[in-house]
Parts: sequence; structure tokens; C-alpha cells
Amino acid sequence: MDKLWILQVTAVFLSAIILLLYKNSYRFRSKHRRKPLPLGTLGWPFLGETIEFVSCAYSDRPESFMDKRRSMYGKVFKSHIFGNPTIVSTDAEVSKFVLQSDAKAFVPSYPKSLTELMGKSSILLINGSLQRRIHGLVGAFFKSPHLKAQITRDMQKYVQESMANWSEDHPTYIQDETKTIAFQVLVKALISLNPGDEMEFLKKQFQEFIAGLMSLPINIPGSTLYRSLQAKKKMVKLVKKTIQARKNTSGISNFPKDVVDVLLSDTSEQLTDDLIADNMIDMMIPGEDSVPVLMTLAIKYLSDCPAALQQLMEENMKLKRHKDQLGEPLCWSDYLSLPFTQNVITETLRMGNIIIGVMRKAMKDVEIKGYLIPKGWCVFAYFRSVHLDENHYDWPYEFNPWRWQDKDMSTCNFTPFGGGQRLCPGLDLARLEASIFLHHFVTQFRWVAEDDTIVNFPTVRMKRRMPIWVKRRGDP
Ligand code: HEM
Repeated sequence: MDKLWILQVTAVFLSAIILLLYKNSYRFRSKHRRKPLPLGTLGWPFLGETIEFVSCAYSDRPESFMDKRRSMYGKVFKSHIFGNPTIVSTDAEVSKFVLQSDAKAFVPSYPKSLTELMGKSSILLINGSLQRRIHGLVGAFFKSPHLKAQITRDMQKYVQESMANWSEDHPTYIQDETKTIAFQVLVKALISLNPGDEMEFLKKQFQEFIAGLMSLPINIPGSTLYRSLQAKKKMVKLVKKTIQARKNTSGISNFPKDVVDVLLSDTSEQLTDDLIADNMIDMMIPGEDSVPVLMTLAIKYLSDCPAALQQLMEENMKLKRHKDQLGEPLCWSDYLSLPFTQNVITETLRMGNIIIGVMRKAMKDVEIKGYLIPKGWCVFAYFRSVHLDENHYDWPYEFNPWRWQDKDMSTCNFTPFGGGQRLCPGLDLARLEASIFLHHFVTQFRWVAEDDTIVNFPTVRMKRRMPIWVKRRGDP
């Protein structure tokens, strides 16, 4: 009996210990249990789902790749594109979290040819305090009223010069015209170079340079990447000549006249001549690409929407007449004060998705909204799906500038310029340039657009460079 009693007590005691251990281990496991990977498939070995992604990207509905997976797996799913296992986010909140994270969690991730061409010290690739320093310096300069006044003067001059040459007898290619204008404006703001032989040389080299940005990562003589790197070397030489001349002569004044001045005035000694030269060239990319595409797409959408064009023209004519009566030229704040013009630009940014999204790489396991993003995986924050989501925008494929009349732009559902740590520092500039171009265009011309289509890959552009037939208006 005694023995039985001892056995019973021991059994109860042991069970209590086992229960306690189990409970503790359960608590430990649930605290440290990894959240699941998002649903989805990694596709074929090595190729993953890249072929399907690219074939959708070339179509007029690049987001169909995402739409199909969204309906099967939800707004965040896993895939394998461009050689990397990737978590694709079409969820505005998840993308916001990724953009706002610092370099301990996510760093930029670009294809190899792109990183080789941009160079290690490009603002698009560096992280931490150096990125924040350059971002801060450049962003503050681009926001300054002083620069905006200069950009307005330059832009007005280049726009007038360009438009004076437009003929009524043959088509004008809007994409080409806007590229020339926006490149000149940005190069002036970056290194104070005026139109002329050196500008022509730079533009020629630059076109060779960007051809390599989306090329195969093969750097042998004759390859696109090789030619592109050679062109970059020539541009670096030209920019370094400017830097040296600036150092030799003026000293840096209190009012920087361009971005070179701004970066040279930094006293941290981290900003070497190589770093400044590399970044000047990378910052020319929006002048040849994003800004002219914004202007061209606005013309495309307006050509297809006569009611919006009429209202835009009336708003701009009113301002022009008012300024003519006062005998004053337009200043930058005049251009930005036109509400409907701004709505046209905002709607163009939403529909055009000039930058479809941004890529990051996870530096550690990160959990967001119940999803796991494993260390080493890429994240593709895909803005296009959010901008075209009918839950955020009624009739999302319709160009409707009026939708912005009482809609808030500063939400995570509208991120054409990215967000967080790397929010585009050139966003004010891009809007200002587009406003000036639209003003002069709609107040001086009527036009008929030839048929053309938007190509979305590898960058957004018009297939036929947006040919239009113009007719000059009489006096307003
Ligand atoms: C329509 C025109 C433009 C669009 C749609 C656009 C879009 C963007 C986006 C989405 C990013 C974020 C990239 C990321 O998070 O990895 C970005 C970054 C950047 N943009 Fe723009 N951009 C435009 C015009 C400009 C202009 C005119 C400049 C002037 C030089 C500029 C300079 C930059 C720079 C320097 C960064 C990198 C910021 C950093 O990483 O700290 N952009 N842009």
C-alpha cells in the first residue's frame, strides 16, 4: 500500500514537472515561432517566374502578373524574379513599412548591370548616414525658392526656344522635345552647364550610358554594358573638370548655384570628387527619363480627354491674361498655384506609374502584418497595383483629374515618388517643370495627336515618341 502511495505521488509529481516544462517550452516556441512565408510559388528552377513577369510587363497591363497572384494568394505573395526569391507587396501598408525601415532591415537592391554603372557611391545604393547626408543636402537645395526661381527662368527660356521651332507642316515628337528641355534644365541645376557643344557632348554620352542600365551584365569590349561604362568615364571626366574649376576659382559662396556647390560646401570630408561626379551623373537620369515621361504622358492623357484639356487651357489662359495685364512674368509660385493643373499632374503620376515600384533586400528576418520576409530575400514594393486598385480609386483606369479635388494626396495609397528615408528629393522640381511645360503648351497651341501607345517596360515611354500636329493659337 505504502509503495503504491509513493508511486502515485511520484507519478503526480513527474506529471506536474512535465506539464510545467511543456508549458514553458510552448510559451518559448510561440514567442519565437516564425511567422509563415506569404503564399505563392517560386516557379521554375533558376528562372523562377521572370518570364511571365516580363511578358506581362511588356503588355499594356503589366499589373496582370500581380492581379492573378493577388486573387490567389492575397496582396502580399512570394515569387522568384530576376534571379532572386522575392516577396511582392501590393499592400500599401506593407510597402510603407518597408520604405520607412532603415538600412538595418532593408537596403536597396538593383540588377547587377545597374549597380556597376551607377557606381558604389551612388545615392541610390549607399546607406546609413552618408545617404541621409546627401539626401538632406540635395533635398534642401531642390526645395529652395532660389533654385525654383532659377529653374523657372531656365525652363521658360528652353521651352520658348523649343516651341518657337515647332512647325505646323510636320509632326512634333513630344517625347523628344521634352527630353531635350528637361535634360538641359537638370544639367544646369546640377553643374551649371549651359546649352552648347559641351551639353551636346554630354547628352550623347548620356544616351549611351542609359542604354546600358537595363543591359545584360556582360562587360566585354563591344557589349552594351562596356560601351555604357566608357560613356560614363567620359562624363565623369567632364564633371570632374567642373568640380576642379569650382575649387580653384570662386570658393563656395553662401548661395550655392548648383548641386556641385552644395556638395562641395559639405565639411565632413566624406564627399570625395569621385562620389560627387558619380552622383551628378546618376541624378541626370530623371532629366532624360522620368520628368520628360511625366510631361509626355500628361499630353497623351489630355489628348484623350477633351473636357480635362478644356479646363486646363482655361485655367492657364486666365493666369496668362492676368499676368499680361500686370506686365509681370510668371514666377514659380504662379505655376504651382493652379489647382486644376496640379490635379492633372497628380492624376498623370497615378495612372502613368513612371516608377512602378522599388526593390529592397532584407538584411534580417522581418515580420510585417503577420508575414515573414526572410533575411536575404528581395522585397518588391509594387506601387502600380495600389495606384490602380478600385478600392482606392473609382474607375481606376479612367483619367480623371477631378477625383483629386477633394482627395488627400499624402496617403500611402499614392506613392509615385516613393516614401520614407528615400522619398524622391526632386519631386517639387518635377511638378514645377511639368507645370511650366503644360502652361506654355496649352496657351500657345491646339493640337491633334497621332495614334500612339504607352510602353511600360523596361521603362515607361511612348512607342512612337508621341507625334502630334500643332496649330498656333492667336492672342489670348
Ligand atoms: C516624375 C519624376 C520623378 C519620379 C516619378 C521620381 C520617382 C522617384 C522614386 C520612386 C524614388 C524612390 C527610389 C527608392 O526608394 O529607391 C526616387 C528617388 C530619387 N529621386 Fe526621383 N523621381 C522623379 C524626379 C526626380 C528629379 C527631377 C530628381 C532630381 C535630380 C530626382 C532625384 C532623385 C534622387 C536623388 C533619388 C534618390 C533618393 C535617395 O535614395 O535618397 N528625382 N525618385
